[in-house]
Amino acid sequence: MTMKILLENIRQLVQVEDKARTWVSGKEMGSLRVLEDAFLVIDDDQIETFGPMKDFNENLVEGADMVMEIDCAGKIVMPGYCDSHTHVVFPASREQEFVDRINGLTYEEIARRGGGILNSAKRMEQRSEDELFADAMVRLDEVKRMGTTAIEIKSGYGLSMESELKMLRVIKRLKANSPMIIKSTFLGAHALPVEYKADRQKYIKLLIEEMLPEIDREGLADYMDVFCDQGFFTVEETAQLLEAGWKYDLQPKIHANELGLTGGVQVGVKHQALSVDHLEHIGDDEIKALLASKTMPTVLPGAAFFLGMPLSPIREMIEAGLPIALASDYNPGSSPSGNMNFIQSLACIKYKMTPEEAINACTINSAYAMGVEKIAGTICSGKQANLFITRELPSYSAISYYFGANPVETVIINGEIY
Ligand SMILES: N=CN[C@@H](CCC(=O)O)C(=O)O
Ligand SMILES: [Zn+2]
Repeated sequence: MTMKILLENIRQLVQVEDKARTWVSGKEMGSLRVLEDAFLVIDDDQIETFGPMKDFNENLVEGADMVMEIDCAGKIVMPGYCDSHTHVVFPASREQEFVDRINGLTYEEIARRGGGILNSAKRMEQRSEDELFADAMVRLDEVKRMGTTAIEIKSGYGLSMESELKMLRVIKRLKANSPMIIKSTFLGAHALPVEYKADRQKYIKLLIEEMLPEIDREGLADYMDVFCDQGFFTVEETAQLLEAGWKYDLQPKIHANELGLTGGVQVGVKHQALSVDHLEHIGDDEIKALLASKTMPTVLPGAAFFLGMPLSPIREMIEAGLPIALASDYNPGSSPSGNMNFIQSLACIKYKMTPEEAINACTINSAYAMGVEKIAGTICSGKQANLFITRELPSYSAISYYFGANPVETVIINGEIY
């Protein structure tokens, strides 16, 4: 039986395009194509057509055995968020470190004492694949209810052959069991396990010579990540790892410039990274390198907010002509939230992005940052029917205005209603 879904009387249909674009950058980030009083037709799992209500006629839903009508009067319809940077497979929360930071310790001090990522790695050993899968499914459901329909998930809390593979196999199971678009990233170089302190190359060799071939054999990753930063992996080590990843066709998406001006952006760009993420420390050289690249600068406002870090100079980057993507960085240490509505609020309130820029950064640009811009990230006919309907709101700016709330009422993924 063929079914079409008709969304009618939509107050604002946001982020529409006639032809799929790659990304928006610079001044373009400030404009958003919006149809007022609109309709949208979904045919099976795809967006078929859309337009102003005055142009709607019954022929547009002809040919289907059944048409489901959804009245969207007073509501906003947007493409589902593409959250291009998360760590939603994790073994346990880390609220004790949150309390330690309130009492004066820094994130780096906690990490040096064996907390942070190493703390998660210790707990990862004790969690079974089934438990990790069940917990992550709950988190995916949580973010889906807040409008996320595509998500990138990293390993990186394993740091041993067994645990890294366990995390990646969990992500593979999530791909098979969740309706969301999921991309998987190998982040074995997230932190150096203490037992390799005296011989860093030994760990890097383990990643390159043992883990990568097995990951390739089982088809466990789409991308390759390294935490290239002060106290984590150097630029030289990052280059070595990214080159090794490319041998298995794993394009880099790296953590860079969170803790200092460390050269992470440049090494990412040099190795054709799809995205460089965090970017709390950005200078003229980083901007220049990014301008000459196809790498998406991705900012993670949740982490900067939660850890009280310096804010990325987003305005300066946009004014220089760069695109910006935003992601939640949902993880237990630096950003325990996957609410992309709140990410937009932070972007507007803290970074002075306009709502238009923030929406572009969470949809079309973040779709590019996870390699799904051809099928997601905008309302475009032929793209997957992945979108959400809000409760009644006066305009799309109210999504970031009502900070901390969840304006999403209905989510549609692949033409299925949730
Ligand atoms: N910065 C590196 N990695 C994660 C945090 C990991 C953690 O603290 O558990 C991030 O993106 O913020
Ligand atoms: Zn991260």
